[in-house]
Order: sequence, then structure tokens, then C-alpha cells
Amino acid sequence: MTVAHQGEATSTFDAPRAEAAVRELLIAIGEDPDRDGLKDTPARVARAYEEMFAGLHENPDDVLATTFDVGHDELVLVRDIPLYSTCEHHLVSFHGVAHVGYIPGKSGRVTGLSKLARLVDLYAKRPQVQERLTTQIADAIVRRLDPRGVIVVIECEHLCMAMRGIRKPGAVTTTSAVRGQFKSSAVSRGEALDLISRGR
Ligand SMILES: Nc1nc2c(ncn2[C@@H]2O[C@H](COP(=O)(O)OP(=O)(O)OP(=O)(O)O)[C@@H](O)[C@H]2O)c(=O)[nH]1
Ligand SMILES: [Zn+2]
Repeated sequence: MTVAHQGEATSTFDAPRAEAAVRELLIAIGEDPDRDGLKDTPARVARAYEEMFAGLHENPDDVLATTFDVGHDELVLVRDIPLYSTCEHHLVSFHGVAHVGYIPGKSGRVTGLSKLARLVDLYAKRPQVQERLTTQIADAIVRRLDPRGVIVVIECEHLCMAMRGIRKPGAVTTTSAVRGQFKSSAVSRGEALDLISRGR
């Protein structure tokens, strides 16, 4: 099956298959999938997975299709966008916040602020690693808005590092992706990072 890691959304969610897989998993962990408390669980998990991985079937370019000409050619930054994603190694949650900023291109075209949060959500709702999530958000903005610069910073706690394995609850992973002016100019980058870290 083809999945949409960069652009086009091509795959579909197969609910009966997901339900059968969850039932198998329950048996594999030594549970009785037919006991009262578990009998609806495969269907529930399938519905939850459909929601958690909805971003596989959505096209990021559509999210940024609406743009406005406001003639603004300086930083636009949306800070502290809550995000919940799923670690592709263990299929457990990693969650935290995303900060997304860009400097519009020469045309001064901007997108709706909510679209930046929608873009974060779309890519978060795929099996992910934090680095790819960060990069994909930045690259989608570059692709659709042709901005002077983009900066994406993501800070997350990974439950695979907290509830199992190395067991370090509270450890925060920070990733960033900078493009254009934020890459070439330490001053622009410093300004954005300063605004991102304000209020902390
Ligand atoms: N770089 C990166 N690593 C991640 C992310 N999410 C989880 N991981 C790591 O993926 C790695 C998978 O390592 P493996 O050795 O294959 O799996 P494991 O035996 O379950 O590893 P432990 O978590 O160390 O017990 C672990 O080190 C995780 O911490 C992420 O978003 N980015
Ligand atoms: Zn993990």
C-alpha cells in the first residue's frame, strides 16, 4: 500500500483489518478478547487509530491552499501549538508543543493562522519520528507559501522513553528546522528563537 509521506494522500483506512489486528494483539498479550470489558475494544481502537492516523489520508498542500495578500513581510509566529503524535517505533504517543514561524515572501501573501496549526496536526497524525515531523511542516510551508524564511521548533516528551525502556519521564526532546532567512541570518534566527522562548 502506498502511503503519503510528503504530499498526495493515497491510502485509505481499513477498519475491519485494524479490528482483526487488535483482536489478535489482545490474544497475543494473554488476554481474552471476548470478555465483557474487551469485546468492543477492537472496534474502539480501530476508530481511535483512524483518528490518530487521519493525516495519512490528507494532503498537506490543501491545508495551505487559502492565502491572503496582506502585504506583511515580517515574522508571523504561532507559538505553543499543542501536538499529539505517535512514535513510529513503538506506536505510543509523543506529545508537546510546536512553534511555527515564517517570513512571507515578496508578494506578502500569508496563510490563515489556524492553517499552521492544521498543518502541525496533519503531519502529527501519522506514524512519526519527531525529526521528520519538524522537517515536513517546514517543507510544506516552503512549498506552498514561497516565504523568505521558515522556522519550526518542536518540544516533546516521548512516552516510549517515559513509561517503558529507559524510563525517563520529563525528558524533553527539542527539534528544529530552519529554512531561507532563518538559516542564512543568525540575527533573524536569534530573534525568532527569542520570541519562541518568551513566557517560559
Ligand atoms: N530520533 C528519534 N528516535 C526516536 C523517536 N521516537 C522514538 N525514538 C527512539 O527510537 C529508538 C528505537 O530503538 P530500538 O533499539 O530499535 O528500540 P528499543 O529496543 O525499543 O529501544 P529502547 O527505547 O532504548 O528500549 C529508541 O532509541 C527510541 O528512543 C524520534 O522521534 N526520533
Ligand atoms: Zn518510541
